[in-house]
Amino acid sequence: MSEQTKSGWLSRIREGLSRSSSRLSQGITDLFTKRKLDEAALEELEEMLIAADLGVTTAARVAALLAKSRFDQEISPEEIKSALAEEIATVLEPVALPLRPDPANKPHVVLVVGVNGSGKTTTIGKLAKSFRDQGLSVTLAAGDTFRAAAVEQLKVWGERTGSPVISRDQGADAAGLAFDALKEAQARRDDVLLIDTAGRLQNKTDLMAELEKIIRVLKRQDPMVPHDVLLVLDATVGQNAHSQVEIFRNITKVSGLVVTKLDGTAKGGVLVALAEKFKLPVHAIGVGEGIDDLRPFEAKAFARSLMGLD
Ligand SMILES: Nc1nc2c(ncn2[C@@H]2O[C@H](COP(=O)(O)OP(=O)(O)OP(=O)(O)O)[C@@H](O)[C@H]2O)c(=O)[nH]1
Repeated sequence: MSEQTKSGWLSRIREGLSRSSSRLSQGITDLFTKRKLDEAALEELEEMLIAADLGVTTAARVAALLAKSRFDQEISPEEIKSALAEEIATVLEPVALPLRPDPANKPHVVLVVGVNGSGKTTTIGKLAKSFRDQGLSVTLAAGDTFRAAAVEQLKVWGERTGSPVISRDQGADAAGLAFDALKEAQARRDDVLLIDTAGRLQNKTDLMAELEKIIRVLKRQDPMVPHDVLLVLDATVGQNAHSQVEIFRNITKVSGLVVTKLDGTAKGGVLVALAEKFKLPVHAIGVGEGIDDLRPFEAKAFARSLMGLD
């Protein structure tokens, strides 16, 4: 990454996370201005971290680690933020893994799942852009056959990124469509096939049955497919993201996460709680609606941005 791209990337993350970081950062500044790191201060800090959606386990652990080295000493807000950012980065480091299509797979098949409106279609568009920029050929499958608008939206992303879109009429069988898309992408020896799916969580049984069917039908063609199952989570739902991971993990083997809408929420800390609890790779984060607003997930930059640090 060039220096210029890197600084643009960092400022975008920082800007995106500003709603999450401003409250936390201000809270820490208020709490630790001329104050010792005593029992009461630690408790307040822990509560603040829980309120910022970092999760009870992470909050307790980072507070305890801080106490170990600095208990009863006067500590500046900046020092607290740096120390917290370091602890958070340690939690995030093992899960910060980009999605890398295996060149041996022609195509590398990525099934994209998630509840309605979580940002699946947009994420697919942005991923297609990033793969195309890497010189890879990409096919998109409009597996959300329930919503005509979803198909249209995917077609727009197909045009923008120069990726063929396989679609059927509204209401068509999603598994059949996925099967045809796989055959076409195989025949073309494409590098990547991204399959969109519907996400009607209000009817879990249907959702489960449909996803299971898509996977079963794909496996009939190639038992190794899908190579990745990407769960897209909307950060604005906060702690609800945990139950979404659990629901989708019961249906299928989720291989990684993309967390979207981090720009529109004060709940960015939820990503840390998810990392600690599920240890699933976080492939990318969404910090806006634009084509370049899907960013590889970088632990240290995310942790420092969350603390409002440069
Ligand atoms: N601010 C912001 N908006 C986003 C982001 N990702 C997606 N969106 C917006 O969220 C809305 C829903 O995104 P979609 O991609 O349509 O979500 P979906 O999961 O495909 O939804 P369905 O098609 O209803 O299943 C759209 O208006 C997107 O532009 C993000 O990272 N930040």
